[in-house]
Amino acid sequence: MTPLSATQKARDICLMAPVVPVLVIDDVADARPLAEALVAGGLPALEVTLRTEVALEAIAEMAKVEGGIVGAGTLLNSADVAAAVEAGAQFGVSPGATDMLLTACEDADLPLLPGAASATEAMRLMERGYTTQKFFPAATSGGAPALKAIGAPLPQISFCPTGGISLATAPDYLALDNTLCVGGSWVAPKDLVKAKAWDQIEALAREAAQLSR
Ligand SMILES: O=C(O)C(=O)C[C@H](O)[C@H](O)COP(=O)(O)O
Repeated sequence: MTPLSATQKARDICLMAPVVPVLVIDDVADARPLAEALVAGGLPALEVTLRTEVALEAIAEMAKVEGGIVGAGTLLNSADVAAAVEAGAQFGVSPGATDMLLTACEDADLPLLPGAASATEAMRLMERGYTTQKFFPAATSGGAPALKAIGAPLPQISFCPTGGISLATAPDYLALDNTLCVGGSWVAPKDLVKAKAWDQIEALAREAAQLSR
């Protein structure tokens, strides 16, 4: 897959809803009902971070949920990419970007939303054809004002800011011309997942899905 078509697909995924839930799954039994709640609430694009032992199994379970599209987050190297594809991930997300990771995703036909936190990082990705990027870590990199400032000289790049974003701060990002959607874990808080409070999670998803952009 060329960087151009990968970035186009990443853009389409980002435009599905204003928020991409960032999920850390500890118990694979939670994967399917959690995905069902988020999709029912109006958030179809889901990112499962490869940070727990059951993450790959969780991706495989979530991929069965109708109406959802499941991606793998925290992709760091080619082994992660191979495992994510094998599990059924339909897109990838990474905190930053290396040439090795980009090549691995291109070779595996996995659309990637690569991370950038500065103008130089964003420009390097753009040089290679990636004009849809994750701005990470968003809040500590200057938040919405920083992303707005990056957008002034680089309007060709669109972002999914992620990291430290909440329901309260999401609108600041979503109001920017260069923001397609935001990523965040707040729609699936650990305590609600642990309590299997799927209705409450669906309600959080619905609230997030109604954010305007
Ligand atoms: O592991 C990755 O690849 C990530 O994408 C990290 C996430 O961006 C943050 O975990 C977002 O979490 P919050 O800041 O709680 O919304």
